[in-house]
Amino acid sequence: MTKSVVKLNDVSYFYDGTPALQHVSIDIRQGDFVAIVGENGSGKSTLIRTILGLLNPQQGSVELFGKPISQFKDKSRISYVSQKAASFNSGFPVTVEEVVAMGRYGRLGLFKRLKIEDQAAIQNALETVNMWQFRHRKIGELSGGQQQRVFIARAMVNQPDLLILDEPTVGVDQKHLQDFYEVLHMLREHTTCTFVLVTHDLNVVTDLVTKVVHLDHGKLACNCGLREYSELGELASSIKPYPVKVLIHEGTR
Ligand SMILES: Nc1ncnc2c1ncn2[C@@H]1O[C@H](COP(=O)(O)OP(=O)(O)OP(=O)(O)O)[C@@H](O)[C@H]1O
Repeated sequence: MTKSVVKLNDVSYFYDGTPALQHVSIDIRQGDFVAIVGENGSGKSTLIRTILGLLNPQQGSVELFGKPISQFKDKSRISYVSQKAASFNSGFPVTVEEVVAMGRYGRLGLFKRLKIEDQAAIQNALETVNMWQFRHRKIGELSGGQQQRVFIARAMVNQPDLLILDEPTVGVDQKHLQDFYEVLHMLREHTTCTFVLVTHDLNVVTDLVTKVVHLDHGKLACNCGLREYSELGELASSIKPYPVKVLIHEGTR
């Protein structure tokens, strides 16, 4: 049995007394690729913020890597890419390489010089997302999809065990969407990371997803494998604004 990475036990979260998560129990295990889906306002971001320890649920408990979240200190094992990452304008005076270097600062202390191993980690992360050749370009001069690749590289530069992506393709045009998901495929191939992805584009990642967590008004409507999920026809097609026809690819795990 693989190790537990994230465990929520009967978690409820309330904003000013209004429930956003209700009795949610999930167990994400090492190597999983979990898609979190649900309509707008169903509690996806609240769930992510709870996993990241940014929200403290009023009910239930959260464990990370087998420890109660209050005792979990090794933050570098978890990386997060938010939906607002790709929002730099062209004047922003920071290069691609510097953006990824920022991912090392937590480990380095802000003004320490990069050592050879830091430079190697930055190169490796940028090569993994096929952006090494853009390292000297200003981040704001890149397309939304390219910027997101750089943010993925920044998230991966410390080789985390858990990568959380909150709707990373918001603002990425259709043309670059497939391109972006190819990066996820590459990461899946070249790392042992566990992935949690909030998405409305389940179709594009069906060959990666091992588990679907579907939230409905803060409640767990489904926590199951993709095949089982695809059989819940009405539930699977109720995702808005992009109705999903779940396709099972050859080789789905
Ligand atoms: N800071 C807040 N204060 C009060 N209510 C909030 C707050 N953040 C979220 N909510 C409410 O909690 C519920 C769940 O919101 P959440 O952002 O988790 O949903 P979501 O599924 O991520 O939505 P979306 O797909 O639109 O991003 C919604 O009803 C939302 O209005």
